[in-house]
Amino acid sequence: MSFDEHRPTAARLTVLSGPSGVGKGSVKALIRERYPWVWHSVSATTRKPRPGEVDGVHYHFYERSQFEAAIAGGEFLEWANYAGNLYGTPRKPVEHQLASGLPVVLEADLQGARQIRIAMPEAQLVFLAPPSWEELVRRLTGRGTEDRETIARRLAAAKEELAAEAEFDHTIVNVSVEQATAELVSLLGSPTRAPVANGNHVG
Ligand SMILES: Nc1nc2c(ncn2[C@@H]2O[C@H](COP(=O)(O)OP(=O)(O)O)[C@@H](O)[C@H]2O)c(=O)[nH]1
Ligand SMILES: Nc1ncnc2c1ncn2[C@@H]1O[C@H](COP(=O)(O)OP(=O)(O)O)[C@@H](O)[C@H]1O
Repeated sequence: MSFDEHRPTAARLTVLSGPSGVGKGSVKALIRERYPWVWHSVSATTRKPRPGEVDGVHYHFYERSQFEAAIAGGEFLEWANYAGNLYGTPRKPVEHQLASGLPVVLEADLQGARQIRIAMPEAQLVFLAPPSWEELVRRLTGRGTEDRETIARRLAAAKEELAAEAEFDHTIVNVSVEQATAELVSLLGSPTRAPVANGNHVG
């Protein structure tokens, strides 16, 4: 038998990346609603909450000093400075969930995805791509959560992210949230124990 035949059909740890405004949050929200057995890491950030974002659900919103203390304490699996704010994945909950056998999804920007690739080579990296550049600009602008300067910084980062798509194991084009979600779920590993409602189920 070849090595490939022994490989699991899907990785248990999935990193979801993609430019600002592509639809990562929308896809994660639909997964939470439809597939409660999928566990999402809740990142920490120094960015201010958007209307409707709930501390502990969408992000852990940290003061900068708190975030820096967490870096110093080795609390993050990875962290990065994205467009002037810090973002990081708390290490302990991810390790705990992986040990418990449920598929884990964590979101990270390109820098974070690269760090995970090195720290956890068994992880699969998934890139969520827009149908076109124009549509990405439309989505990011249409969301109405950032001012013009912030949008410009995010679009500059998006150019770099789109150029790095080949570093990822899979690309999903987010034409519709339903289709992109179904494609992402098909890449996640099956739970190795009975599914239970998870702690970050919303709604
Ligand atoms: N490295 C890293 N990046 C993250 C993490 N959580 C979110 N991000 C990324 O930070 C960037 C900005 O996120 P956010 O401010 O929520 O904006 P959005 O992508 O437009 O919704 C995006 O590329 C996210 O994927 C994390 O834990 N680590
Ligand atoms: N497939 C899609 N078609 C049309 N609009 C979308 C789609 N996916 C997301 N959107 C919209 O685009 C905007 C950005 O989506 P969001 O999930 O916040 O992106 P991200 O988390 O990647 O920044 C939101 O207004 C969202 O409703």
